[in-house]
Amino acid sequence: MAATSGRVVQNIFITKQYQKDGQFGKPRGMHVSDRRTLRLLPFRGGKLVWHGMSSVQLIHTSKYCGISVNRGNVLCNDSLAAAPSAPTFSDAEKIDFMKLQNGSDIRGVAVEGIEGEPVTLTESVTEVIAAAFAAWLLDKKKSDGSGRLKISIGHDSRISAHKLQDAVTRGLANTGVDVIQYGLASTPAMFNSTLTEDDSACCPVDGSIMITASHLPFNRNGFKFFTRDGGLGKADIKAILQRATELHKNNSTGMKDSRGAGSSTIKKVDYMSIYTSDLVKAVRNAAGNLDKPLAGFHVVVDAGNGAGGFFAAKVLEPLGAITSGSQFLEPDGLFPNHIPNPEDKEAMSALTQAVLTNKADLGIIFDTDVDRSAAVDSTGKEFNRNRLIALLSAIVLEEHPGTTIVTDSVTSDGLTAFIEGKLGGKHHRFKRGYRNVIDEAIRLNSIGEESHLAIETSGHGALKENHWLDDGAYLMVKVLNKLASARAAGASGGSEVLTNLVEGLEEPGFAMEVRIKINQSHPDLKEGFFREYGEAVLKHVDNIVDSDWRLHKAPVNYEGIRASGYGGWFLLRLSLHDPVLPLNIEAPSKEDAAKLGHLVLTAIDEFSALDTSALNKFVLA
Ligand SMILES: O=P(O)(O)OC[C@H]1O[C@H](O)[C@H](O)[C@@H](O)[C@@H]1O
Repeated sequence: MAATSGRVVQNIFITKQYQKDGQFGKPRGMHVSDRRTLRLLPFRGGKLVWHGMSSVQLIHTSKYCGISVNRGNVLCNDSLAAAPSAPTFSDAEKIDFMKLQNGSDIRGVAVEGIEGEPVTLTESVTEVIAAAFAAWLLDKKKSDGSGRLKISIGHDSRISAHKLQDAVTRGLANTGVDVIQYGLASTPAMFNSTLTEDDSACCPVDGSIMITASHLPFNRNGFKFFTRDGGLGKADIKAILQRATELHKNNSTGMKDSRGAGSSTIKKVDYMSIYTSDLVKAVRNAAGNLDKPLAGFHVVVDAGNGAGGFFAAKVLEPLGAITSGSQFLEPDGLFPNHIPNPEDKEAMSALTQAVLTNKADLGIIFDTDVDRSAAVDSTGKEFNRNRLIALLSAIVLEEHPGTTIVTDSVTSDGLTAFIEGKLGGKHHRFKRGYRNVIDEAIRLNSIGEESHLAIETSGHGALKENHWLDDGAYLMVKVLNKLASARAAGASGGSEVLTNLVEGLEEPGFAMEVRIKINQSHPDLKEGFFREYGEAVLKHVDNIVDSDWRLHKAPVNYEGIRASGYGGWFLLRLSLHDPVLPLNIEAPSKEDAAKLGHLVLTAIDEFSALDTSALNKFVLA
């Protein structure tokens, strides 16, 4: 295909609402009817024009396409080898690269138009970061002596995806590595490309970059990086951003050694077909190699217009499932229907509705880049949060009796009782954060404690058998395996087999989360350091809990303050990323939850930089 990346009209109409009020937390100063907003976005002929091919087009791009690199454009042509252009990073804005770190990801604003949210992830900044990753990888791989480095790039459905893909390509090509573009892809597929053995798809690649900002608002974007050892962690991201800072300062592309010398080749590969055929194989194997083990099952998928729409046509249908009634499968980076996020109530109720309306056996939902998922059974009951963990624990503990299930910190006491009492496993409640739970499970195995599942209430779940990769699609494959193998063994009754697996899980009468904001411009915060302030709040609450006879501190706790009382519990902790103290409460009733909320409210009363209005409202309601 000889097309220029750019100048393609995306299939998004001007009349679509950018985001419904309240979604993503209503952005300040932006609405579809806002003239300034409309001027800032590239509309033409009633449609939104964006630089780059549409995601759908990328999927259908021919398997291989040689591209040569020109600064500012990635051009398809028939030649696979191409000389990168002279690097000029001089237009990179004055930017603090380090501020783009968000835990083990890089995140920033990629689209202008939201008041107070200037673009931080520009094309030039992106080029420098990509070059820094290539240089970091070249350094890391120097010693293994293998051939030229290959790096794959994928993206989710965001409207800035193609612009950033082109910038990443230029940044990588300038360092002399070979670039393979996968187009619309899932985060876990990108990791998989470092493991797949398939020459025709240029795999395994040495490194991989996913362009995504998960479920964040449409104007954000970011990067996740992988090598065959897994996703890069905090320390690696910091090192890459430090390198980017240096490169930017020296106005350089990064290093070229013998592994990165010469001109780059840039290819497009339909890798998602390879990745999805592996998922299909996994379900067939679990059902004794039946070709259509899901024949007759009706499963609806809700991809929320993220990257997960492939699951219906490329996984479920080849397995024989009926997928009619599936919704929001088309990529649309304005997310016009609901946020692609299993933690979002509106998203879950859209899926539930689809299951009930279509009388489906099961509903499946993914987040934007498909590293998270959740499900709904045929009665409309959600497999989400604690129930999702309970379901996966039941499946994994059947395969590995007694194994340790590592979860995040906001899991319920009922879940512990279920895993330990009913399933005979061990529940290790650790910290919030998918990297934290995965790393903890890996650590436990390394010290001799067997663990096969690390999973968060957010819908991130990773299995030892799947290289500890948090893959929302693979998590659902485990669920489908159970359906398919039960069917193969003669069971009938749709998703009942799954519902039965979580029978006995005690669920709280009332559960809530309030996010208490820390005002960063409050004079009590030393130079705006919200962490120090938040930790002081936690220390104070800790002391209060110790002296209050109505509360009992959790004997083992890795994060924040967790205490039980009034038949329930609360956890107050610092957010991983934001100037926020999330407070989770579960109790037999709303009244009991309000009593716990009141104790917390009283305990934090003297901290005037805290915005306690939401908690106050709940307690007084
Ligand atoms: O600490 P919080 O603000 O609640 O955020 C915690 C969450 O942050 C991100 O979304 C991570 O992907 C999750 O793994 C993590 O659980």
